[in-house]
Amino acid sequence: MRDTAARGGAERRGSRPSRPVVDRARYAAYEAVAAVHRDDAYANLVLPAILTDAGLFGRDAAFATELTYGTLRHLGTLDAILTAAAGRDVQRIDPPVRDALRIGAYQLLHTRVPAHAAVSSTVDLVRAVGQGATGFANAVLREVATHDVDGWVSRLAPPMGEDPIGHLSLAYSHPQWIVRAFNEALDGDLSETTRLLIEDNERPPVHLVARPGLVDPVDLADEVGGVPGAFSPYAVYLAGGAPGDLAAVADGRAHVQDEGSQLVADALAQAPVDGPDGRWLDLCAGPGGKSGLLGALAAQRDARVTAVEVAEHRARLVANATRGLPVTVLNTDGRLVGTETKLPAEHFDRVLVDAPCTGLGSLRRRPESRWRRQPSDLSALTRLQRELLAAGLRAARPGGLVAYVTCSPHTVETHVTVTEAARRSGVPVDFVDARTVLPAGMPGLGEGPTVQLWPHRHGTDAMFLALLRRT
Ligand SMILES: C[S@@+](CC[C@H](N)C(=O)[O-])C[C@H]1O[C@@H](n2cnc3c(N)ncnc32)[C@H](O)[C@@H]1O
Repeated sequence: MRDTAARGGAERRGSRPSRPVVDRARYAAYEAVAAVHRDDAYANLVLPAILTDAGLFGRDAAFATELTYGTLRHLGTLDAILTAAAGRDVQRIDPPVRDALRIGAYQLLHTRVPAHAAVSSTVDLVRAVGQGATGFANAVLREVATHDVDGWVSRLAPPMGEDPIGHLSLAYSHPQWIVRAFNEALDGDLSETTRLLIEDNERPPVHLVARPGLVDPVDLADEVGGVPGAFSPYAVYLAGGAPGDLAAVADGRAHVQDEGSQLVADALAQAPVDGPDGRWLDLCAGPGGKSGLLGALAAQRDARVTAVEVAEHRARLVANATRGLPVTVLNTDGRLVGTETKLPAEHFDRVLVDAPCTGLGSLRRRPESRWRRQPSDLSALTRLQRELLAAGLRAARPGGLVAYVTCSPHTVETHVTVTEAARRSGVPVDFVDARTVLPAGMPGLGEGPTVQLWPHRHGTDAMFLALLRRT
């Protein structure tokens, strides 16, 4: 790791003149973690600018990224350990010192950085940001270093036999309500829940979608040095590097898209319908990932996609993502089916309702989101989900198909929403067994008719899919 001075950030924040030399990668991680906590920033949005500002590339940028994402993912466990090591609630430590200690504790417990380097570099960081707390930081980190992470968990977590949710929450750094929701969606299987929590703390893979009709996935895999995906016929797994630098992504032949998202959009396109099949609707389209895949498939089948998005800036993203494809973007509220002239009822042959949700199925990608989401978010979200699904059911013609999709496995957002929306809408529907339109032989799809994908089973985000046919 380069040991160069990271004075710029400290200077901008007006700290004392005799600044210590702080490793730039660690300082960048500190700036990102602090921005997430101080400004409610998103790590994936602030970090790239911080890295560029600091002139960090290659291994240094990768190290700063690991420190940032790792610290945010493991925050719950790190805070419990820091509270014990400091002898006071971590929430009562000055925010800059607290964030520096979190990054130091992450290095001590989850990386190969030697303990003396983790401690001394964090003390330097605290000196730069925390004004006079160096003795305290040194003592706390030396205490943290007295055990490895398993040792701390066995000291601090409630026993698995007595309080499994509390144990898993502390051991794998997820809020208890999320552990409970995952465990319920996994039928109470605690060992599977554990595997899921472990997977959530890993760096997620980058999946590309090879746009049908534009590039063959095997050719794309060769071109980008990746491998074809295990399940989606369009997926390519990227080994590393920045996907934005790839020619295939720049020229629109390929896009970054989780394989689970590809599978659920493709399932809607592949499920058989009797009669006309030229009018497709995507009722919640922004930023346009699934509209893009549906648009490319529609182009091959003489169909046309209407892509609806309520937020203006996201509607623009959909237009960008579907340029050159038979997709019409409508910047309006999807619940207006039947009253908005361009959204007539009983009109569409295939309808996708990829509803706004808690996003608990993609915690790997958004390291801070598990700490931001609250159970109280569910009530407004599930109401919107029900209204959008009811609108999707109204939009489908008799015999037409509706796919309800969430990037959350929370059963309130999945099974409960589907059952309630179908019941309250008064639109007659039958379930189609979604397993029959996913790739043959795909394991771990459960008993149907709905399908729940999982990071630990399929390597995808935890996408839920219900397929309904209007009767
Ligand atoms: C889960 S995202 C959809 C992701 C998208 N299908 C993709 O694959 O890129 C849900 C989207 O629905 C939009 N949305 C929320 N309420 C809506 C409404 N009433 N009508 C239409 N779109 C809505 C949100 O702005 C958000 O862009």
